[in-house]
Amino acid sequence: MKSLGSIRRDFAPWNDPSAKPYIQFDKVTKKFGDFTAVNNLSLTVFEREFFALLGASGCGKSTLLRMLAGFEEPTAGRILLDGQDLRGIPPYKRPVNMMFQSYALFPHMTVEKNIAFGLKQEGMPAADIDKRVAEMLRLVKLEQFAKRKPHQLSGGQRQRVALARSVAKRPKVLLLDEPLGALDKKLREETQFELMDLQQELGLTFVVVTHDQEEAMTMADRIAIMDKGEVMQVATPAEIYEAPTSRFVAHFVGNVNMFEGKVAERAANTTRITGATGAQIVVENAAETANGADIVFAIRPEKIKVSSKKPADAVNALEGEIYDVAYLGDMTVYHIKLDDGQIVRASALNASRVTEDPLTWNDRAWVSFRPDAGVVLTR
Ligand SMILES: Nc1ncnc2c1ncn2[C@@H]1O[C@H](COP(=O)(O)OP(=O)(O)OP(=O)(O)O)[C@@H](O)[C@H]1O
Repeated sequence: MKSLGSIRRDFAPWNDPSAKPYIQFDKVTKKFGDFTAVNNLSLTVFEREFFALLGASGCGKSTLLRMLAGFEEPTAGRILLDGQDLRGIPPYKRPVNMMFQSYALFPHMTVEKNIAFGLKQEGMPAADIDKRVAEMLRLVKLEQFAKRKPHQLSGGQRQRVALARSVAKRPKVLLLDEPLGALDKKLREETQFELMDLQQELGLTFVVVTHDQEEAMTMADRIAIMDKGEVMQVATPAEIYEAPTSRFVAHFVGNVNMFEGKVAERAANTTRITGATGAQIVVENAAETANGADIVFAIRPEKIKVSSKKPADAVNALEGEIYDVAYLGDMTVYHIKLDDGQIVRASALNASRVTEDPLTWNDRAWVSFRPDAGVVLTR
Protein backbone atom coordinates (compact mmCIF):
# COMPACT_ATOMS: atom_id res chain seq x y z
CA MET A 1 0.00 0.00 0.00
CA LYS A 2 1.22 3.49 -0.66
CA SER A 3 0.62 5.66 2.32
CA LEU A 4 1.08 8.99 0.60
CA GLY A 5 0.77 9.97 -3.03
CA SER A 6 4.24 11.38 -3.12
CA ILE A 7 5.87 8.34 -1.53
CA ARG A 8 5.46 5.80 -4.26
CA ARG A 9 9.19 5.69 -4.66
CA ASP A 10 9.50 3.26 -7.51
CA PHE A 11 6.85 4.94 -9.65
CA ALA A 12 8.05 7.93 -11.68
CA PRO A 13 7.57 7.25 -15.42
CA TRP A 14 7.64 11.00 -16.09
CA ASN A 15 11.38 10.91 -15.30
CA ASP A 16 11.98 8.09 -17.75
CA PRO A 17 12.60 9.40 -21.27
CA SER A 18 11.68 6.02 -22.76
CA ALA A 19 8.31 5.80 -20.97
CA LYS A 20 5.35 6.14 -23.34
CA PRO A 21 2.71 8.67 -22.29
CA TYR A 22 -0.75 7.15 -21.90
CA ILE A 23 -2.95 10.21 -22.11
CA GLN A 24 -1.73 13.14 -24.18
CA PHE A 25 -3.31 16.56 -24.45
CA ASP A 26 -1.53 18.08 -27.41
CA LYS A 27 -1.99 21.87 -27.77
CA VAL A 28 -5.65 21.59 -26.84
CA THR A 29 -7.88 24.67 -26.97
CA LYS A 30 -11.56 24.78 -26.07
CA LYS A 31 -13.65 27.82 -26.79
CA PHE A 32 -17.26 28.44 -25.83
CA GLY A 33 -18.21 31.25 -28.20
CA ASP A 34 -15.63 33.99 -27.60
CA PHE A 35 -14.61 32.56 -24.27
CA THR A 36 -11.46 30.42 -24.10
CA ALA A 37 -11.92 27.82 -21.34
CA VAL A 38 -8.76 25.84 -22.20
CA ASN A 39 -5.87 27.60 -23.91
CA ASN A 40 -3.34 25.70 -26.05
CA LEU A 41 -2.73 23.21 -23.28
CA SER A 42 -0.32 20.28 -23.44
CA LEU A 43 -0.14 17.62 -20.77
CA THR A 44 0.77 13.96 -20.46
CA VAL A 45 -0.43 11.35 -18.00
CA PHE A 46 1.18 7.94 -17.62
CA GLU A 47 -0.41 4.54 -17.26
CA ARG A 48 -1.30 3.72 -13.62
CA GLU A 49 -0.71 7.29 -12.61
CA PHE A 50 -2.91 9.06 -10.07
CA PHE A 51 -3.04 12.48 -11.65
CA ALA A 52 -4.77 15.51 -10.13
CA LEU A 53 -5.97 18.68 -11.83
CA LEU A 54 -5.99 21.41 -9.23
CA GLY A 55 -7.22 24.94 -9.71
CA ALA A 56 -9.72 27.57 -8.70
CA SER A 57 -13.31 27.49 -9.86
CA GLY A 58 -13.63 28.23 -13.56
CA CYS A 59 -10.00 27.49 -14.50
CA GLY A 60 -11.03 24.82 -16.99
CA LYS A 61 -10.43 21.59 -15.04
CA SER A 62 -13.82 20.04 -15.70
CA THR A 63 -13.73 21.06 -19.35
CA LEU A 64 -10.45 19.17 -19.71
CA LEU A 65 -11.96 16.08 -18.13
CA ARG A 66 -15.11 16.30 -20.23
CA MET A 67 -13.05 16.46 -23.41
CA LEU A 68 -11.15 13.34 -22.35
CA ALA A 69 -14.43 11.57 -21.64
CA GLY A 70 -15.84 12.69 -25.00
CA PHE A 71 -18.64 14.96 -23.77
CA GLU A 72 -16.95 17.91 -25.47
CA GLU A 73 -14.67 18.08 -28.51
CA PRO A 74 -11.59 20.36 -28.52
CA THR A 75 -11.83 23.47 -30.68
CA ALA A 76 -8.19 22.85 -31.65
CA GLY A 77 -5.49 20.33 -30.80
CA ARG A 78 -5.59 16.61 -30.18
CA ILE A 79 -6.21 14.24 -27.32
CA LEU A 80 -4.53 10.85 -27.60
CA LEU A 81 -5.12 7.76 -25.50
CA ASP A 82 -2.49 5.04 -25.79
CA GLY A 83 -1.41 6.66 -29.05
CA GLN A 84 -4.91 6.78 -30.55
CA ASP A 85 -6.49 10.12 -31.50
CA LEU A 86 -9.83 10.27 -29.70
CA ARG A 87 -11.46 12.81 -32.00
CA GLY A 88 -14.89 11.67 -33.13
CA ILE A 89 -14.99 8.65 -30.80
CA PRO A 90 -18.22 8.81 -28.75
CA PRO A 91 -17.99 8.62 -24.93
CA TYR A 92 -19.33 5.06 -24.66
CA LYS A 93 -16.66 3.76 -27.03
CA ARG A 94 -13.79 5.30 -25.07
CA PRO A 95 -12.02 3.14 -22.45
CA VAL A 96 -12.74 5.93 -20.03
CA ASN A 97 -15.35 6.22 -17.31
CA MET A 98 -16.34 9.35 -15.48
CA MET A 99 -17.56 9.59 -11.91
CA PHE A 100 -19.39 12.79 -11.19
CA GLN A 101 -19.62 14.79 -8.01
CA SER A 102 -23.34 14.10 -7.75
CA TYR A 103 -22.97 10.34 -8.00
CA ALA A 104 -26.54 9.52 -8.88
CA LEU A 105 -27.30 5.99 -7.71
CA PHE A 106 -30.59 4.38 -8.67
CA PRO A 107 -32.65 4.85 -5.50
CA HIS A 108 -34.96 1.87 -6.05
CA MET A 109 -32.12 -0.59 -6.63
CA THR A 110 -30.03 -2.39 -4.03
CA VAL A 111 -26.32 -1.79 -3.79
CA GLU A 112 -25.50 -4.94 -5.76
CA LYS A 113 -28.03 -4.12 -8.48
CA ASN A 114 -26.58 -0.63 -8.77
CA ILE A 115 -23.12 -2.08 -9.28
CA ALA A 116 -24.40 -4.72 -11.72
CA PHE A 117 -26.37 -2.26 -13.84
CA GLY A 118 -23.69 -1.29 -16.36
CA LEU A 119 -22.46 -4.86 -16.69
CA LYS A 120 -25.96 -6.10 -17.51
CA GLN A 121 -26.34 -3.41 -20.15
CA GLU A 122 -23.09 -4.57 -21.66
CA GLY A 123 -24.51 -8.09 -21.93
CA MET A 124 -22.10 -9.76 -19.53
CA PRO A 125 -23.23 -13.33 -18.62
CA ALA A 126 -25.07 -13.47 -15.27
CA ALA A 127 -22.50 -15.71 -13.56
CA ASP A 128 -19.70 -13.31 -14.49
CA ILE A 129 -21.74 -10.38 -13.25
CA ASP A 130 -22.21 -12.04 -9.86
CA LYS A 131 -18.51 -12.67 -9.59
CA ARG A 132 -17.59 -9.13 -10.59
CA VAL A 133 -20.12 -7.57 -8.22
CA ALA A 134 -18.80 -9.68 -5.33
CA GLU A 135 -15.28 -8.58 -6.16
CA MET A 136 -16.32 -4.93 -6.26
CA LEU A 137 -18.18 -5.19 -2.95
CA ARG A 138 -15.08 -6.64 -1.37
CA LEU A 139 -12.88 -3.91 -2.84
CA VAL A 140 -14.99 -1.11 -1.41
CA LYS A 141 -15.67 -3.07 1.81
CA LEU A 142 -19.43 -3.11 1.46
CA GLU A 143 -20.09 -6.85 1.40
CA GLN A 144 -22.59 -6.68 4.24
CA PHE A 145 -24.51 -3.85 2.58
CA ALA A 146 -25.20 -5.63 -0.71
CA LYS A 147 -28.96 -5.85 -0.17
CA ARG A 148 -29.45 -2.30 1.09
CA LYS A 149 -30.84 0.57 -0.92
CA PRO A 150 -28.95 3.87 -1.26
CA HIS A 151 -31.13 5.70 1.30
CA GLN A 152 -30.12 3.11 3.92
CA LEU A 153 -26.45 4.04 3.55
CA SER A 154 -24.28 6.87 4.84
CA GLY A 155 -22.84 9.45 2.46
CA GLY A 156 -19.46 7.77 2.51
CA GLN A 157 -20.95 4.35 1.80
CA ARG A 158 -22.99 5.74 -1.10
CA GLN A 159 -19.82 7.27 -2.45
CA ARG A 160 -18.13 3.87 -2.33
CA VAL A 161 -21.04 2.26 -4.18
CA ALA A 162 -20.68 4.89 -6.88
CA LEU A 163 -16.98 4.13 -7.08
CA ALA A 164 -17.60 0.41 -7.33
CA ARG A 165 -20.10 1.06 -10.09
CA SER A 166 -17.61 3.24 -12.00
CA VAL A 167 -14.83 0.67 -11.89
CA ALA A 168 -16.98 -2.46 -12.32
CA LYS A 169 -16.67 -2.25 -16.10
CA ARG A 170 -12.88 -2.07 -15.74
CA PRO A 171 -12.30 1.15 -17.61
CA LYS A 172 -8.63 1.82 -18.29
CA VAL A 173 -9.02 5.38 -17.13
CA LEU A 174 -11.29 6.64 -14.40
CA LEU A 175 -12.08 10.34 -14.36
CA LEU A 176 -13.25 11.71 -11.06
CA ASP A 177 -14.78 15.17 -10.83
CA GLU A 178 -14.62 16.33 -7.19
CA PRO A 179 -15.27 12.74 -6.09
CA LEU A 180 -15.22 13.46 -2.38
CA GLY A 181 -16.88 16.86 -2.47
CA ALA A 182 -20.03 15.69 -0.72
CA LEU A 183 -18.26 14.11 2.25
CA ASP A 184 -17.38 15.76 5.54
CA LYS A 185 -13.72 16.34 6.38
CA LYS A 186 -13.01 13.21 8.41
CA LEU A 187 -14.78 10.88 6.02
CA ARG A 188 -13.10 12.59 3.09
CA GLU A 189 -9.68 11.89 4.56
CA GLU A 190 -10.49 8.22 5.14
CA THR A 191 -11.92 7.87 1.68
CA GLN A 192 -8.85 9.46 0.09
CA PHE A 193 -6.76 6.55 1.32
CA GLU A 194 -9.35 4.02 0.19
CA LEU A 195 -9.39 5.58 -3.24
CA MET A 196 -5.60 5.32 -3.45
CA ASP A 197 -5.67 1.66 -2.40
CA LEU A 198 -8.36 0.90 -4.94
CA GLN A 199 -6.44 2.55 -7.74
CA GLN A 200 -3.30 0.62 -6.78
CA GLU A 201 -5.08 -2.68 -6.49
CA LEU A 202 -6.84 -2.39 -9.85
CA GLY A 203 -3.87 -0.83 -11.64
CA LEU A 204 -6.03 1.91 -13.14
CA THR A 205 -5.11 5.36 -14.34
CA PHE A 206 -6.96 8.03 -12.36
CA VAL A 207 -7.44 11.64 -13.35
CA VAL A 208 -9.11 13.54 -10.57
CA VAL A 209 -10.36 17.12 -10.60
CA THR A 210 -10.33 18.94 -7.31
CA HIS A 211 -10.07 22.44 -5.91
CA ASP A 212 -8.91 21.03 -2.55
CA GLN A 213 -5.13 21.28 -2.38
CA GLU A 214 -4.78 18.93 0.56
CA GLU A 215 -6.73 16.30 -1.29
CA ALA A 216 -4.53 16.62 -4.36
CA MET A 217 -1.36 16.57 -2.24
CA THR A 218 -2.48 13.45 -0.38
CA MET A 219 -3.62 11.36 -3.30
CA ALA A 220 -1.79 12.30 -6.45
CA ASP A 221 1.44 11.07 -7.95
CA ARG A 222 1.57 14.35 -9.86
CA ILE A 223 -0.49 17.50 -9.80
CA ALA A 224 -1.19 19.98 -12.59
CA ILE A 225 -1.89 23.44 -11.22
CA MET A 226 -4.22 25.28 -13.58
CA ASP A 227 -5.11 28.91 -13.99
CA LYS A 228 -7.34 30.49 -16.65
CA GLY A 229 -7.26 27.53 -18.99
CA GLU A 230 -3.50 27.03 -18.76
CA VAL A 231 -1.21 24.71 -16.85
CA MET A 232 1.09 26.64 -14.53
CA GLN A 233 3.16 23.68 -13.31
CA VAL A 234 3.06 19.89 -13.40
CA ALA A 235 5.03 18.14 -10.68
CA THR A 236 4.90 15.78 -7.72
CA PRO A 237 3.23 17.14 -4.59
CA ALA A 238 6.62 17.60 -2.91
CA GLU A 239 8.03 19.54 -5.87
CA ILE A 240 4.95 21.71 -6.11
CA TYR A 241 5.31 22.58 -2.44
CA GLU A 242 9.10 22.87 -2.15
CA ALA A 243 10.00 24.09 -5.62
CA PRO A 244 7.16 26.12 -7.12
CA THR A 245 8.25 27.84 -10.31
CA SER A 246 5.98 30.86 -10.09
CA ARG A 247 4.38 33.16 -7.56
CA PHE A 248 1.01 31.84 -8.60
CA VAL A 249 1.86 28.23 -7.70
CA ALA A 250 3.70 29.23 -4.51
CA HIS A 251 0.61 31.12 -3.35
CA PHE A 252 -1.87 28.55 -4.53
CA VAL A 253 -0.51 25.64 -2.49
CA GLY A 254 0.08 26.18 1.21
CA ASN A 255 1.19 29.35 2.94
CA VAL A 256 4.18 31.31 1.78
CA ASN A 257 6.15 34.46 2.59
CA MET A 258 7.40 36.56 -0.29
CA PHE A 259 10.48 38.76 0.09
CA GLU A 260 10.47 41.12 -2.87
CA GLY A 261 13.63 42.88 -3.90
CA LYS A 262 16.30 43.58 -6.45
CA VAL A 263 19.47 41.62 -7.05
CA ALA A 264 22.25 43.60 -5.36
CA GLU A 265 25.19 41.26 -5.71
CA ARG A 266 25.86 37.75 -6.96
CA ALA A 267 28.52 35.57 -5.32
CA ALA A 268 29.55 32.01 -6.22
CA ASN A 269 26.53 30.31 -4.68
CA THR A 270 24.42 33.08 -3.25
CA THR A 271 22.66 36.25 -4.28
CA ARG A 272 22.17 39.28 -2.07
CA ILE A 273 18.75 40.88 -2.43
CA THR A 274 17.87 44.39 -1.32
CA GLY A 275 14.24 44.98 -0.41
CA ALA A 276 12.33 48.20 -1.05
CA THR A 277 13.20 49.52 2.43
CA GLY A 278 16.85 48.60 2.21
CA ALA A 279 16.74 45.39 4.24
CA GLN A 280 19.01 42.76 2.76
CA ILE A 281 18.78 39.03 2.60
CA VAL A 282 21.03 36.38 1.11
CA VAL A 283 19.49 33.57 -0.90
CA GLU A 284 20.65 30.67 -3.01
CA ASN A 285 21.47 31.57 -6.57
CA ALA A 286 18.79 31.46 -9.20
CA ALA A 287 19.53 31.16 -12.88
CA GLU A 288 19.47 34.26 -15.05
CA THR A 289 19.29 36.97 -12.45
CA ALA A 290 21.29 40.02 -13.44
CA ASN A 291 22.16 42.81 -11.04
CA GLY A 292 19.20 45.11 -10.54
CA ALA A 293 16.67 42.50 -11.67
CA ASP A 294 13.40 42.22 -9.70
CA ILE A 295 13.14 38.90 -7.92
CA VAL A 296 11.25 37.39 -5.07
CA PHE A 297 12.33 34.90 -2.45
CA ALA A 298 9.45 32.60 -1.51
CA ILE A 299 9.77 30.76 1.77
CA ARG A 300 7.31 28.55 3.66
CA PRO A 301 6.42 29.45 7.26
CA GLU A 302 7.86 26.27 8.77
CA LYS A 303 11.29 27.11 7.34
CA ILE A 304 11.46 30.34 9.31
CA LYS A 305 12.71 30.29 12.89
CA VAL A 306 11.40 32.76 15.44
CA SER A 307 13.47 33.60 18.49
CA SER A 308 13.73 36.26 21.17
CA LYS A 309 17.45 36.72 20.59
CA LYS A 310 19.33 37.13 17.36
CA PRO A 311 20.75 33.70 16.44
CA ALA A 312 24.53 34.00 16.38
CA ASP A 313 25.09 31.92 13.26
CA ALA A 314 22.16 32.97 11.07
CA VAL A 315 22.94 34.28 7.58
CA ASN A 316 19.55 35.94 7.45
CA ALA A 317 18.10 37.50 10.59
CA LEU A 318 15.47 40.23 10.53
CA GLU A 319 14.09 42.00 13.56
CA GLY A 320 10.51 42.84 14.33
CA GLU A 321 7.67 42.45 16.77
CA ILE A 322 5.23 39.63 17.43
CA TYR A 323 1.99 40.77 15.90
CA ASP A 324 -0.15 37.71 16.31
CA VAL A 325 0.15 34.25 17.83
CA ALA A 326 -2.15 31.35 17.07
CA TYR A 327 -1.76 28.19 19.11
CA LEU A 328 -3.09 25.30 17.01
CA GLY A 329 -2.15 22.41 19.28
CA ASP A 330 0.33 20.62 17.05
CA MET A 331 1.98 23.86 16.10
CA THR A 332 2.04 27.56 16.82
CA VAL A 333 1.76 30.15 14.08
CA TYR A 334 3.41 33.53 14.58
CA HIS A 335 2.85 36.69 12.60
CA ILE A 336 5.83 38.95 13.00
CA LYS A 337 5.78 42.56 11.87
CA LEU A 338 9.31 43.33 10.67
CA ASP A 339 10.75 46.76 11.29
CA ASP A 340 10.32 47.56 7.60
CA GLY A 341 6.59 46.83 7.89
CA GLN A 342 6.42 43.43 6.17
CA ILE A 343 4.44 40.79 8.01
CA VAL A 344 6.09 37.38 8.12
CA ARG A 345 4.32 34.15 8.92
CA ALA A 346 6.36 31.53 10.76
CA SER A 347 5.22 28.25 12.23
CA ALA A 348 6.85 26.17 14.92
CA LEU A 349 6.08 22.56 15.66
CA ASN A 350 5.12 22.00 19.30
CA ALA A 351 7.29 18.93 19.63
CA SER A 352 7.41 19.16 23.40
CA ARG A 353 4.74 20.29 25.83
CA VAL A 354 6.80 23.14 27.18
CA THR A 355 8.05 25.91 24.92
CA GLU A 356 11.68 26.83 25.59
CA ASP A 357 11.53 30.32 24.16
CA PRO A 358 7.99 31.55 24.81
CA LEU A 359 7.01 34.54 22.70
CA THR A 360 3.85 36.51 22.88
CA TRP A 361 2.10 39.60 21.53
CA ASN A 362 4.27 42.71 21.21
CA ASP A 363 7.51 40.92 22.14
CA ARG A 364 10.55 41.90 20.12
CA ALA A 365 11.61 38.92 18.02
CA TRP A 366 13.98 37.76 15.31
CA VAL A 367 13.10 35.73 12.27
CA SER A 368 15.91 33.78 10.67
CA PHE A 369 16.30 31.42 7.77
CA ARG A 370 18.89 29.79 5.57
CA PRO A 371 19.69 30.93 2.02
CA ASP A 372 18.44 27.58 0.67
CA ALA A 373 15.24 27.45 2.75
CA GLY A 374 13.13 28.94 -0.01
CA VAL A 375 13.09 29.43 -3.76
CA VAL A 376 13.93 32.42 -5.90
CA LEU A 377 11.19 33.25 -8.38
CA THR A 378 11.37 35.55 -11.34
CA ARG A 379 7.80 35.25 -12.57
N1 LIG B 1 -20.95 24.81 -22.08
C1 LIG B 1 -20.35 25.96 -21.74
N2 LIG B 1 -20.68 27.12 -22.34
C2 LIG B 1 -20.06 28.27 -22.02
N3 LIG B 1 -19.08 28.39 -21.10
C3 LIG B 1 -18.70 27.27 -20.47
C4 LIG B 1 -19.32 26.01 -20.74
N4 LIG B 1 -18.73 25.07 -19.95
C5 LIG B 1 -17.82 25.74 -19.22
N5 LIG B 1 -17.79 27.04 -19.52
C6 LIG B 1 -16.91 28.06 -18.92
O1 LIG B 1 -15.57 27.63 -19.06
C7 LIG B 1 -14.83 27.93 -17.88
C8 LIG B 1 -14.20 26.69 -17.32
O2 LIG B 1 -15.22 25.84 -16.81
P1 LIG B 1 -14.91 24.51 -16.04
O3 LIG B 1 -16.19 23.86 -15.66
O4 LIG B 1 -13.97 23.70 -16.84
O5 LIG B 1 -14.19 25.05 -14.76
P2 LIG B 1 -13.67 24.28 -13.48
O6 LIG B 1 -12.26 24.64 -13.35
O7 LIG B 1 -14.02 22.86 -13.54
O8 LIG B 1 -14.49 24.99 -12.34
P3 LIG B 1 -15.35 24.37 -11.11
O9 LIG B 1 -14.35 23.96 -10.10
O10 LIG B 1 -16.16 25.55 -10.68
O11 LIG B 1 -16.15 23.25 -11.67
C9 LIG B 1 -15.82 28.61 -16.91
O12 LIG B 1 -15.61 30.00 -16.98
C10 LIG B 1 -17.16 28.21 -17.45
O13 LIG B 1 -18.12 29.24 -17.19
